[in-house]
Amino acid sequence: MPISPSAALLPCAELHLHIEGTLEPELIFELADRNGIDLPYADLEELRARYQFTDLQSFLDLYYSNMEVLRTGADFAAMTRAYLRRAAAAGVRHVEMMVDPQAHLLRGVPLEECINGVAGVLATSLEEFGISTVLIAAFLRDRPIAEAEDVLRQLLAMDAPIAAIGLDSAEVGNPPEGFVELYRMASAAGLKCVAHAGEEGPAHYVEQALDLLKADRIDHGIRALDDPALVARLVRDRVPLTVCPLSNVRLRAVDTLADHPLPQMLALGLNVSVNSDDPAYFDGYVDDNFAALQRTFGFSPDQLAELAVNSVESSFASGERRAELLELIRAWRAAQGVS
Ligand code: HPA
Ligand SMILES: [Zn+2]
Repeated sequence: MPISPSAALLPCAELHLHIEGTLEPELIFELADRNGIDLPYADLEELRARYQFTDLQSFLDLYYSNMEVLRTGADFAAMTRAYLRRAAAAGVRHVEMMVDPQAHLLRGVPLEECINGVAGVLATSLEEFGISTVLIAAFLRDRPIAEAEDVLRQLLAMDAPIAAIGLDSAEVGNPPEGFVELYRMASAAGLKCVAHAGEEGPAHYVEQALDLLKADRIDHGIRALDDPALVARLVRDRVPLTVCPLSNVRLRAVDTLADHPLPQMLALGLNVSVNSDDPAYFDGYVDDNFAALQRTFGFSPDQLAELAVNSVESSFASGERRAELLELIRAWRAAQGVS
């Protein structure tokens, strides 16, 4: 059944989004120019030619290299505004955005430039773009554990407007178990906890993130399918898994979208949502992810709405905002002719 054009505007929450992964090539050149930075690429075409990835690390190398152009609060603000404009056109009505403050601090960019640059734009995003927001400070699992703890202390001391912490970067060989104290500190400070687990790493990293870090949500989690007992637990506890289909294809966690386990995950009763991860690098914002899923699997409007409802119910939005978002999805379903 062909999907109607309005399906592209399925209202949803985006729960797995790295703001630095929204840095489009054009903006990379603009910010490099503004900051007098010599890029190792002659032009856009040469940069775009680098967007061929073999695994997570091959992407991370380019991601960290490109973020060199972010120097001032104004740069972070420009990136955030560009994402929100595009996300609004994709149907996103609530976003829980990760930022990597540790990566910027390591480059000599003060935490204030990064955090205030992003948060200054988020403060008015509901009025400006119709998108409510939550900011998540993510920590780099392939850096020393004490460094992450020090950055969290600094964020807490400056009363940074973050609602949660996350764990990202190179997963294999960097299990959640090292970060127990970081998560304990965050939880004691009243922050929510999410963690990447089971993107490239094994199912037991997902278990560790739940048991040791007390994660409220798992970013990716697709490798959990290797362990039926873990799947049963995730279903029973309705643990949210923020799945990123186009990211998984581009980073070769799956061979092709047709091989992606999302339909199986839905059939198993897992609480999955659809997210873009690093949309500037993976050819797709949330609407592109939904459209690709619809094309590949022929998802019905009912299934698409279920994914959107999961995203809202798995969010850290207030009860009032969730009710508004669920009402938008209900109206979308009605417009699709689904009761
Ligand atoms: O897709 C990702 N995975 C892990 N770490 C990341 N940091 C930015 N994007 C990613
Ligand atoms: Zn991610």
